[in-house]
Amino acid sequence: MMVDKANLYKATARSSGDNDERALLVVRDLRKYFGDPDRGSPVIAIDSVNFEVKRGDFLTLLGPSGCGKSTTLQCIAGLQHPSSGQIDMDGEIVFSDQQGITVPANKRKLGMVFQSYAIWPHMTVFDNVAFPLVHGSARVPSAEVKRRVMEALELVELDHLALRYSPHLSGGQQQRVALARALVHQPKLLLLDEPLSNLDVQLRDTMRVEIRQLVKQLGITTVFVTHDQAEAMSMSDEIVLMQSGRIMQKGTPRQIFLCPKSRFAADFMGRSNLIPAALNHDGTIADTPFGQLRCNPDHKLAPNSRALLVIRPQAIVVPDPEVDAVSPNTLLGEIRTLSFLGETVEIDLGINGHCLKVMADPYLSLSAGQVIRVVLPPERCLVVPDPDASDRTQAAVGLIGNGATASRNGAAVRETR
Ligand SMILES: Nc1ncnc2c1ncn2[C@@H]1O[C@H](COP(=O)(O)OP(=O)(O)OP(=O)(O)O)[C@@H](O)[C@H]1O
Repeated sequence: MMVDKANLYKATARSSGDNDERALLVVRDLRKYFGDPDRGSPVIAIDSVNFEVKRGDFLTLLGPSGCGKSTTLQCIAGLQHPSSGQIDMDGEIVFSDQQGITVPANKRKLGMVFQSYAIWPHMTVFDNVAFPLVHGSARVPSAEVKRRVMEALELVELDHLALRYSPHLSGGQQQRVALARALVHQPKLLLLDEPLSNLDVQLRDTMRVEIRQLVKQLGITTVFVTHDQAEAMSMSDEIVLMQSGRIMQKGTPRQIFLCPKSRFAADFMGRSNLIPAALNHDGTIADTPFGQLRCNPDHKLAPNSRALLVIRPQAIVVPDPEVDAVSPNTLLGEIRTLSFLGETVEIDLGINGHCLKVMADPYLSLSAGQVIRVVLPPERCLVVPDPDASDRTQAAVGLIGNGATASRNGAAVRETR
């Protein structure tokens, strides 16, 4: 384990700010535009980005390629000059366009690991890790350099390879060198830009756990960038989900996975049934292609509006057929296809000519063609705005209140990923 020496390191790195309740990093209204020579108009890489990271927290910027994650991280690091906004680090403004403040990258007391690791091939492991101390703004005595480099290498369990040249290391070892180099000057903030994406799947899984344990034990506040939702969920205290330069949702992994606030969030974080719906007069019942369904009332959509009901396949309950109890949102459907995946059984359930994706308990005895009951617990039927609502005709989904039932025509039930 990489973490055995962490307490020693933490004791050395501890400072008076450790009990400070304020966020360690505050990003306010951050914008970054790039000139686009082809079009003459600017590329909006990030637009009005706001978030905070509490001391010791692990926050992940998550989103698809091009959504602005790396640009945000580079603005925090001081490697990109934001177009406007403010960044505070440990109570100090490091960037403010209003106040004309830009603290250079090497004065920001942070460590950074890049996707490419960016370690020098002509240097030994020791020299790579020593680089920020030897070439930093403060002069560090050589005995101190040696002590701190070896301490950082012990943290990542590479002290025995200190004299090896970096091309003679495995991918995982190179990644650890980059991590040790980021930690060597005991930063308050660690920035990690897709540091695991060059590793094979198994090593990536191991490193996820080790990195999280290490930074947690060291008490280092961390901002991590990834496009991998599983990575984000397994490592983060908080996730900032981005799309097209904007924040779509912030929250714990549980909040974002279980309570997505948009089709994008539902879609990006995992599989969902996305069911076109028309809300009733108080927003608690939705008319859908599966019939009327009670939904989670905790939404901000107007009564009678069109929406999407989001329900995850694993949120759908397949009750014991022997039990007679009738729950709200009970539907009958025929199993069209069934895949036994070991941990779960994936079912495409045909209902009213539409398909509902269900993940069922693998111990249930189920087979294709069988008609089963499923329950969509109302609190798990989340209501989010339907970005395509204006594209559908009123006839596509019947409206509650006039007694119409949901039309089977046009109202496709979208199941994603
Ligand atoms: N130097 C640049 N000049 C012009 N446009 C840029 C520049 N750097 C980034 N962009 C644009 O800004 C947007 C955000 O890019 P960014 O690299 O931050 O995205 P990302 O979410 O980190 O993507 P990825 O996961 O692919 O690295 C993209 O549209 C990108 O093309």
